[in-house]
Amino acid sequence: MGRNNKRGGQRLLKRDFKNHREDKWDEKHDQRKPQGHDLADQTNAAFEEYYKAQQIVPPGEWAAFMTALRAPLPTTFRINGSGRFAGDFRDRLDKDFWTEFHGPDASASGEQLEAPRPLQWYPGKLAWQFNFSRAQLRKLPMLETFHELVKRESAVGSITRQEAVSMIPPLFLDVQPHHRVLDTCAAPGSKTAQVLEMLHHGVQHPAGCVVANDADAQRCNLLTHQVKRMCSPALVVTNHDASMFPLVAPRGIRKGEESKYDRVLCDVPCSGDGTLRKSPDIWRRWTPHNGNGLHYLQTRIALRACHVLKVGGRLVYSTCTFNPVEDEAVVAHILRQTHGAMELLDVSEELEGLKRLPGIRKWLVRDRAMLRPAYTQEASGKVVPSMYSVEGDTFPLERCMRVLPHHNDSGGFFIAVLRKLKNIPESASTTAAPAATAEAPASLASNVTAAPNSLSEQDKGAVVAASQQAAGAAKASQVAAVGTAAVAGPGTTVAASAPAEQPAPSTTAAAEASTAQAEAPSTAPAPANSIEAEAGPSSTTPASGALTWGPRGGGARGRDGGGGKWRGIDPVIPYTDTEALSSMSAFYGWSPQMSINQQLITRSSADVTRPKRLYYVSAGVKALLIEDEHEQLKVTATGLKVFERQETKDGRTLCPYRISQEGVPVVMPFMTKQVLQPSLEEFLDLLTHRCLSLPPHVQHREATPSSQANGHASADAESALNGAINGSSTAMDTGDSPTPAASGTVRAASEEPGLTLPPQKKLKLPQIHKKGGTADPNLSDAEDGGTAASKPTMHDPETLRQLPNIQPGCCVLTLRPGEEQRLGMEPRNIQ
Ligand SMILES: C[S@@+](CC[C@H](N)C(=O)[O-])C[C@H]1O[C@@H](n2cnc3c(N)ncnc32)[C@H](O)[C@@H]1O
Repeated sequence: MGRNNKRGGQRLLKRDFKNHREDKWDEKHDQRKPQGHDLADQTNAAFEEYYKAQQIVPPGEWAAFMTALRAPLPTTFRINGSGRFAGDFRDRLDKDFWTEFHGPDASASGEQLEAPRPLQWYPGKLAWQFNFSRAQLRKLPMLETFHELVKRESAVGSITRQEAVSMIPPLFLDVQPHHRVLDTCAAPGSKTAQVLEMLHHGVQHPAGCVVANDADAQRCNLLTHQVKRMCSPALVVTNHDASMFPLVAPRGIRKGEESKYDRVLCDVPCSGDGTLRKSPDIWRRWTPHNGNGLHYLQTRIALRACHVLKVGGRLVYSTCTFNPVEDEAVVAHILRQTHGAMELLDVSEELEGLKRLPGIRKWLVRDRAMLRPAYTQEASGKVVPSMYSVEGDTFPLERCMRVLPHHNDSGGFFIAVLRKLKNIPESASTTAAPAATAEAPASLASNVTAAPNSLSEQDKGAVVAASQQAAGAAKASQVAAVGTAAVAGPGTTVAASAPAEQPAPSTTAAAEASTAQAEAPSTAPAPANSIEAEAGPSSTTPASGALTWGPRGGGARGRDGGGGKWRGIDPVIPYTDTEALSSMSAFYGWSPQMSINQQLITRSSADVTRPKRLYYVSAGVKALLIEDEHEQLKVTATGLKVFERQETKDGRTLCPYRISQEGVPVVMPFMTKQVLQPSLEEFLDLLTHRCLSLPPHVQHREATPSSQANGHASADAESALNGAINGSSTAMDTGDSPTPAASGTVRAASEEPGLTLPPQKKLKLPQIHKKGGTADPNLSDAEDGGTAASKPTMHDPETLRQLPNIQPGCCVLTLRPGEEQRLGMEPRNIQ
């Protein structure tokens, strides 16, 4: 990921995120405890009146619905399906913990314990739920072990805490590795992470990419931080108002022929009453006008999403509210406005086991005076015709889905899955705005400013962006109102101010080809583990390889010091220092023609010649950036950090860049040199002690000064161990220093590991690791009283045979074939 930029004064630091991580396993944020609210607060007469009238709850279920809304939400998490140990972890939960929860310890506790259970509808038993109170977690050692395990696995990215219902929309998106996916309202990013996992499923280097967008710049940073654990080079984070999300096109491409997205997730800002179990403060501030105030923004975002979707592509529209004005009304509006170009899909057979209700065809809208079934001239206040159900509409809105809290013991959610059948007629986005629209922005603004301090993080983000939107929309509606003196009747819809999609005559026929054809990937999925085979995404533009891969955005090209549109945004600058690249190619033994040389970027205009960090972008991301010749996209983050600059005081080094830990999986397949396979014991020794001595005859090789920077000395040893073992490999500094204390050593350079050991194997590590002393791995040599010389020495004959081939500077340490099984891991060749 690119660094956050200090310019613009919006830079967020890691510590700022500490208390806002959605997936942080922190008892202080235990969902079971409604924070600052007692149960008496969990009432709202207007809420009950409104939803009883809407009849969204089946007869006889109202009490169960309300009881569930007032009950704490069970904790749910998702196992990273593209992670190496997904199966191990799932099996441990399924077998070991199940047995423990039904064993003598559990019975002896005298507690009624429900074992963690998989969510029935989530494929592959990869999502789980448990429901223990904090008191139980503290009291029962068995639960403490379980809790520690999930905390640890969460910290290293093997699992992600996510509300069960929030996992649903990405599942309906049906993402394939070659897809170009847009997540229009992505922060804080739990669904983006899920979509990225799907993109990487079974493929190390997917040909597609995920563009995660949010209108709120700070929330873009939060998203970047959250999704960083995924270590994906296929992510681009952008900062746009989704209702005006730009399409990219190289010069010479006509409007309507721009590159579009195979999949679009439209998880719009909403009034959020589906999250009442998690955010009980919503009870206090709920009014029907919250939903009314957001409807206009939602329709604009959804319509733009339809425009940027490819013909044949899938769009998922979702909210966490029960409110039909934000749900069915928006879906009906986009079906109406797109004139048959969008089809609402029947997905009732998908996700077996998920209890859901069909969408409704008739609903009521609350204006200032009363609830009304249809728009009339008398409708007072901040309402627009598109909020209402329309007599005579035949849209199959029952294909939408509403998830109620008592049906799956979850939060509430609304999901609609749509497919684009053909290009959207130009007239679709030029429909006149009804006069009533002029009031909508005001409603938004009042809604936005109503109770900012009581909003959850998610709501705040929605509100901030809605506020920005309101300001913009106010202007737009004033303009619209000038030309629309006549009051619009039912069925007239709010115009999307997003740029119109203008199909070019020459391409219309092709674009309107059968859905099946359009859905077929225009680029075959890349075979797993094959970077060279990695093709660009399913782009519709001319061969993007012919276009320029040049600097873009931010402070690049001396643009007002990064001000204006680029304020706070780092540039994306392809790294093309041929001298440095050829010395890296020679050092690590890869061919200069390899794609890695052509997919590196920096994010700093200040230090283009010798950047501190180099980031790798996937072919799909590169293709997107190249196609964006007009630099429409405001890219706040992209790329996976793979190299860090290293140098000695005297400037002599064989290789200017060492490999970062998260870069190992990307770089290693290219390497024919600087890979060391020590014995398992040495591997573990090194990760434990950070620094091993080399035998005297190796030390006395001709000394070449190299990196002394062990920038990762503070990394937690256990994490280092987990991270390294996970990929069976880790990056190391191979110091051959002029200073005696550090000479003849290799140092582990692990940091922020992506994943972890299979859980049950991890517990056995201390037995495998027989060697080494009692040194505290968290202390530096000086602190723990030792020196490199007091560390264990590499002695295995096979290691010693390999060592002379390792140059000072940096190498990748990897397990020997067969050693993985000693750790109980499935063998995997990451090359
Ligand atoms: C419901 S949250 C999205 C949650 C997210 N999809 C996830 O799963 O983590 C809505 C998001 O929309 C953003 N937002 C609000 N207005 C927007 C707009 N006009 N364009 C893009 N994003 C917007 C908010 O900042 C907020 O982060």
